[in-house]
Amino acid sequence: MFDKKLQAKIIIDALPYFKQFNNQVIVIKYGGSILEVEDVNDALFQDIVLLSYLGVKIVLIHGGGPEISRWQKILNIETKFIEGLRVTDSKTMEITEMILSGKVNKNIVAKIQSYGGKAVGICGKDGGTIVAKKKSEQYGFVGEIVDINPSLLAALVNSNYVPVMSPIAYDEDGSSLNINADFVAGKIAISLKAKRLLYLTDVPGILLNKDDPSSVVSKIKTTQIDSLIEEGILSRGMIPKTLSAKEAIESGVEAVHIIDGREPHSLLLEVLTPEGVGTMIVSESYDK
Ligand SMILES: Nc1ncnc2c1ncn2[C@@H]1O[C@H](COP(=O)(O)OP(=O)(O)O)[C@@H](O)[C@H]1O
Ligand SMILES: CC(=O)N[C@@H](CCC(=O)OP(=O)(O)O)C(=O)O
Repeated sequence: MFDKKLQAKIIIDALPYFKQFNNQVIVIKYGGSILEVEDVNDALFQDIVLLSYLGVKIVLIHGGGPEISRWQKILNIETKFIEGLRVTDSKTMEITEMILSGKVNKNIVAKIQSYGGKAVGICGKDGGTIVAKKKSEQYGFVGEIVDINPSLLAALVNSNYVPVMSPIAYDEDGSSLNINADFVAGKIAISLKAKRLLYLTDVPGILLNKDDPSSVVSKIKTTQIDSLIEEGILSRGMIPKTLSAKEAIESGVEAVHIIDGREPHSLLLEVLTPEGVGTMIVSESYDK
């Protein structure tokens, strides 16, 4: 854990580097895998408040997959995934919406506000932010993003609020849809022309060997992602993150970071230091 003096020194040393983020949008995807890490989350929310005070426009997209699975178990509903997406029947959709847009979303809003920030909890339905359709019948109520309308998010960040968004949308019939939060974060980053997209998860970054945390790669290019997936180095939850990262960078986001949300102040270190702490994904031509 950092002491306050060290934290202040890091911030002062980093200010020239940090200036590039002033008034820019940073989209943070907060993974369900780190929802229960109490002490660390406190540091994370302090960092979010600090960055928003410093003039960074933070948008937080959250998941909550493990909490949905926990409730499926309590209610005797089978947990089934196809290619990393939760098969969502009507009962599962009902609890998914209650958990993500209710419990998880409002807890995050309260945390940010308890550290002096201003947050607003919404889901993809609000302001028509996510336009979605059903992916296909075999997935049930799983949504595919058709379009993003960023006007509500833009209005919130421009009024110095931190929007906190759950990945729930609806289709043209008004049925609720469950969307993987990694995909939502990528599309939102593109629509807001975010400078950076950060995935906070339960590993130190992209690992070459999943059993060895020291095998973290500090920088990879978007052109390497497809072969890393084909070779099986990137699997399960890392696939939607890296595919969304690739799409975001190809659509103008400068860089995407995958960092350890369990490490105190990993967010601040990633934004304040050129060397960063996790994996930075950049385009082939990126040379900073
Ligand atoms: N090459 C890799 N490096 C690191 N993690 C990987 C890799 N391939 C697959 N993973 C898995 O991705 C997981 C993170 O994704 P996920 O479980 O969806 O978390 P979150 O809820 O934070 O989105 C890790 O816990 C790890 O099991
Ligand atoms: C369709 C689909 O799979 N939706 C996800 C939504 C939550 C999510 O993305 O949570 P994580 O960030 O914890 O993975 C789910 O039901 O688990």
